Amino acid sequence: MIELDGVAKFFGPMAAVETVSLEVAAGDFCVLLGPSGCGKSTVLRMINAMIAPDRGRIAIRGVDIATLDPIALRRGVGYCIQSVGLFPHWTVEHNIAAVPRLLGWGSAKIAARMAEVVAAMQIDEALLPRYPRELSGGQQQRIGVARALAADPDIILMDEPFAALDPISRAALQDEMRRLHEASGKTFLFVTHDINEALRLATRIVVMNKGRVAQAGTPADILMRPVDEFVRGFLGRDELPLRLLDLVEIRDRIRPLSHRPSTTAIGGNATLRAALNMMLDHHVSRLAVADETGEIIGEISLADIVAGGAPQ
Ligand SMILES: Nc1ncnc2c1ncn2[C@@H]1O[C@H](COP(=O)(O)OP(=O)(O)OP(=O)(O)O)[C@@H](O)[C@H]1O
Repeated sequence: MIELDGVAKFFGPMAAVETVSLEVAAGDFCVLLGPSGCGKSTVLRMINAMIAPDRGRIAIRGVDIATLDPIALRRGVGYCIQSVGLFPHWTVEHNIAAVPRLLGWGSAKIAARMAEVVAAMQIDEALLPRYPRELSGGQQQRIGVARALAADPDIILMDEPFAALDPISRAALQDEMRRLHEASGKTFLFVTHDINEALRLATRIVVMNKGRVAQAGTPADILMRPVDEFVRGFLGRDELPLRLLDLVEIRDRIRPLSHRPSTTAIGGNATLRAALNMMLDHHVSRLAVADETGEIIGEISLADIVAGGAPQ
């Protein structure tokens, strides 16, 4: 869906991006992860044709973007950044509808799409007639994401969109993004320097260092087989085993109930890390596992977690 082949970008003599090649498949949630200044935003801005690469080729849906009209390209790609960039003199509703209006959609189509996006992003309708300055930072972020989604693009680029949020709003928006990705099958390319955010969202992670790709793969690949000291260090060397537990749901490790079922239960869709935490809290080494209706469907033991922590 998105391909970069030997892409480089220099600002003066300094390479912000040096020979980056990567491929984002349709339907991926690809996260560009790396420390500040490693070139993540520059990659995203080049894909959105806001700046041109000095070397290499970028293709979207197989078409070299150098051959496309940048404005037409940007209208087909949702883009959302940390500082949001809502138009201050437009109402929330007008902001969300900006791209559909530019595309010349009729008012009935815009209204129908508005209702969908507002519902998907769980935006309170009372906010629609307000102006951006009348919203909290978290509300503005939701509107920024809604605006990026409004024209129903099949590619969505997001540059640290939740960086300025408190942890609770941030987690809520991450959940929203996951749901949206799973429900829509759209292709996401998301920039962050937060490893937990990357693990929560990504189907594929590209770790960058100093303008280059240090490693690309699934979250499990990268956690289990970091290619070098930089990647291992960036992922948090000491926390690697616990991060692996975050990737596996209890239902993947469930076993039939034993003769002495535990009275403490946890949902099957919780992670192995959550199971471990609950065992430590309750001073038990086994938990009953419940399905969505609360019915007990099996159990999990501490040994199951320790022995089989890594995803298969
Ligand atoms: N317009 C510009 N002019 C000059 N230098 C720039 C410009 N844009 C980026 N750079 C430099 O290029 C390098 C990469 O910047 P970039 O914003 O892509 O990094 P990043 O990984 O997204 O960082 P952060 O996480 O801090 O946003 C940095 O050293 C930055 O200072």
